[in-house]
Amino acid sequence: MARISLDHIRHAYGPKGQANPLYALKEVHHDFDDGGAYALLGPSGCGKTTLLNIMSGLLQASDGRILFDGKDVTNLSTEARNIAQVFQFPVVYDTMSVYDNLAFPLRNRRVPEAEIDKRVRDILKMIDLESWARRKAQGLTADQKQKISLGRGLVRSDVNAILFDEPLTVIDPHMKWELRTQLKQLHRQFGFTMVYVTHDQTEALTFADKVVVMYDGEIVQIGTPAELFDTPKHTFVGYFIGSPGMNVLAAGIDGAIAIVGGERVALPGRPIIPGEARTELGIRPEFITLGREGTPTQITKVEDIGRQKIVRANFAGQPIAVVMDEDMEIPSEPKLQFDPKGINIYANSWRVDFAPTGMGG
Ligand SMILES: Nc1ncnc2c1ncn2[C@@H]1O[C@H](COP(=O)(O)OP(=O)(O)OP(=O)(O)O)[C@@H](O)[C@H]1O
Repeated sequence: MARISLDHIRHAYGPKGQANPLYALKEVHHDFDDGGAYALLGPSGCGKTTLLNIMSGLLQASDGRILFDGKDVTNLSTEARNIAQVFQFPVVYDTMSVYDNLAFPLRNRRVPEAEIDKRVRDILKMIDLESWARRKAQGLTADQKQKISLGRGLVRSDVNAILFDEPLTVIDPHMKWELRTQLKQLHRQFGFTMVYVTHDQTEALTFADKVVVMYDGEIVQIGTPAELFDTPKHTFVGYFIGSPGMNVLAAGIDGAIAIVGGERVALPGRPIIPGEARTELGIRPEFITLGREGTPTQITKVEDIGRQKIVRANFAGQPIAVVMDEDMEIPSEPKLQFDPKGINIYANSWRVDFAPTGMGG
């Protein structure tokens, strides 16, 4: 396994040396730790596959270098980088048996047959295809074939990293959960460096120790699921993570007070705003109380989501979502209160810190 360093990587599709290139991947300068389990999360077209293919060597970045354990591999092929990659759709040899498909990467590297047998049997068990081992792959469903692709990605223990590009798209929902859990176990057991591309936040948050959130060709935050939830660095992260996402309200700042429409909201401190900036207040629906105290509101919609309900309302003229327990009553004259510890302030969409207490204000 290896630490993967991306050194000022950028990529624009199209001919090299074009004037004003359009970067599908803006500057990425980051290390992926040896043995880390990462998810690359973001909406369609934000550059996840581009970044993954640059790591594997399927794509040459327009600028920058890539290093494995400090060694420059920028000009090496995927094979020379010693990477296993699992794609969205199955890549299997139809005329080979399931067993031989799994053994293929090991036989290629002349691993002794006894060791191959042990590894292949372990993988067959994991992907639940033991009884299919001797059958040809061509008779299998797309779902089963994808499990073989996944198994082939996992069968070697000597790879520098395993890269997954939305590998569970064709797998049925129940099996998806099971395979994700097994991937996680495997990661704990063998400490592979794993990078997993997905646009599904549940998949990302359950698989990864660290989630890399991408937006419009950029990494906007790298953090644990808790960090992404508590302190989204960019309003996009707040909106993308969580269901419903964070409320983002246009707000003026006056010391330790935010002014939203005509309302004054107490902040946990004095935000440090860099010069002239467009400022916003972010608060997750879980940190808003709807009751008999606070600022009067009008409710526009109530959605039942099982044990909880999502209440759509407005705050000083801006739409807002509140999450309440199913059995909590909505008063006839509803009012909203914000919990200061759940408030983040954004300047030009990026989160700012609060000044340490004692600095005035
Ligand atoms: N071969 C290509 N030639 C030109 N533009 C491309 C090519 N591949 C991707 N792009 C563009 O680069 C941008 C990033 O695409 P990429 O596939 O990396 O995003 P993604 O986040 O993986 O999206 P998805 O989840 O839809 O696969 C998009 O605007 C896409 O249209």
